[in-house]
Amino acid sequence: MTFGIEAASFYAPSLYLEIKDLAEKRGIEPAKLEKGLGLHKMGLPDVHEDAATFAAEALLKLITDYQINPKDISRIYIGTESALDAAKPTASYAMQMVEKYLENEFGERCFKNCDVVDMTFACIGAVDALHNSLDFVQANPDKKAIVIASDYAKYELSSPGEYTQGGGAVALLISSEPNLIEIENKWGVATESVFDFFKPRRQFKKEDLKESPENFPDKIEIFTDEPVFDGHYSNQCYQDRIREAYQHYKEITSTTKPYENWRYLIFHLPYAFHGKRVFTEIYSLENGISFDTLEEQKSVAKSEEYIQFINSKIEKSQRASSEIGNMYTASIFMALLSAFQSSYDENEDLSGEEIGFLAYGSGSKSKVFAGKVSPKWKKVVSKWNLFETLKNRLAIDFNTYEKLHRKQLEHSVNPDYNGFGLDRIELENPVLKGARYYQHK
Ligand SMILES: CC(=O)CC(=O)SCCNC(=O)CCNC(=O)[C@H](O)C(C)(C)COP(=O)(O)OP(=O)(O)OC[C@H]1O[C@@H](n2cnc3c(N)ncnc32)[C@H](O)[C@@H]1OP(=O)(O)O
Repeated sequence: MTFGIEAASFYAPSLYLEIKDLAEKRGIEPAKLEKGLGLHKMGLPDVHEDAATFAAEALLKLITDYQINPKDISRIYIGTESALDAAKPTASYAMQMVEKYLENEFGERCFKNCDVVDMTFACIGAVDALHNSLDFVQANPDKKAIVIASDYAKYELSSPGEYTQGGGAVALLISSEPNLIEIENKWGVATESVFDFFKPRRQFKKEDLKESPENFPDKIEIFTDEPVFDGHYSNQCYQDRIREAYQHYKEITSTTKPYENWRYLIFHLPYAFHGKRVFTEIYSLENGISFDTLEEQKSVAKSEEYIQFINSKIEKSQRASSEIGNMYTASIFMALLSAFQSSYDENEDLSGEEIGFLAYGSGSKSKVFAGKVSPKWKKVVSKWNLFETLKNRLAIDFNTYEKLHRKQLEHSVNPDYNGFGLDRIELENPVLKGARYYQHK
């Protein structure tokens, strides 16, 4: 019996900013962002969108595109680091939105007996949800699980993270009918606790508060959706963890150079070119190339052989990332969709090919695993139209972007949107203060 991904769907935020507009306003050379990091557009949520609406959109699309009966789903596990509440899971909001939408067709509370939960470990939380769900379907081959990766990658204005923002969701149906890709349940794992990127409950001093400090206690704690991070250190942690997890994968699978057998290498992509930049280390170790400095490592990336390797095994997975930006937990799965969609568009046959995954979550952990493409993959991919769909987003100008970022807009940029949206947040009723209410329009 085989297990893996039976079907997949995605949702990209409805707005975007051209990266060259950001570069111009911030005084950054556009070529650095476009040719250095591979960024073209940055996906941004409208006022009514958040990680819960992204997840609901991807979930609904999965159900309708592949004619899934929601009552057949035993689990919905969401990987996210953009939770809207520290107790009530984002999964419960997304599930409720879809339940309401499907009420006419399936009756009230169609997910009544479904186990829903969030999993958080920065960008790797949805890979953890996949790992867990595969174990679940292996133990219960007649059951199906849904994994959703959903996030909004937001950084402080004018910070070095600003040009690596983005967001969106990918939903995966996990079962014993892996019509897209069978996942080999063997996981190389590497973990180390570090502070490369995190979202602490930040402590503020009274004098830091601009408005009415007398109303606040001496110190307050708040959650922030913008991370504390050290970009170059996070790159190093990413490189170290994937090297360690890859080594572990080799040990547990008794393989010597697994990457050579992989048709595609699918990375967590915080920006489009990250995978190809950091893989130079593993590539060099595997091929007996030694380097002592970062400059020497970079020279590996310029070799004819490495460029050919990138063009054949990584480039197609980068294409969607260039158009959307960082999707945190969803980035690795969007890289997979991008590679599949590109091969589909170019009429390539991937049946039976092996695909390798190199996942990373700050804080920090990496998982390396692999899968085999199903002979039925084209039927699954035929529902996506990934690159066409991305063309239908609405472009916004820089001023609108800054206002959205600062939460200064009261109404949606696109008031005629069609989909799930935040309707209101309860502010008065003391026993419901902060409750979020959504609707579909
Ligand atoms: C957050 C997660 O999602 C989890 C993770 O993966 S952690 C690892 C990634 N970390 C992050 O994404 C954190 C947020 N982002 C950041 O901190 C920063 O944006 C970053 C670290 C990702 C990039 O930092 P930066 O200082 O702006 O860029 P830098 O690392 O110098 O790279 C710029 C590239 O553009 C190239 N470049 C510069 N000017 C150029 C030009 N005019 N033409 C062409 N290329 C140019 C540089 O040569 C360099 O490429 P190479 O190193 O391959 O030669």
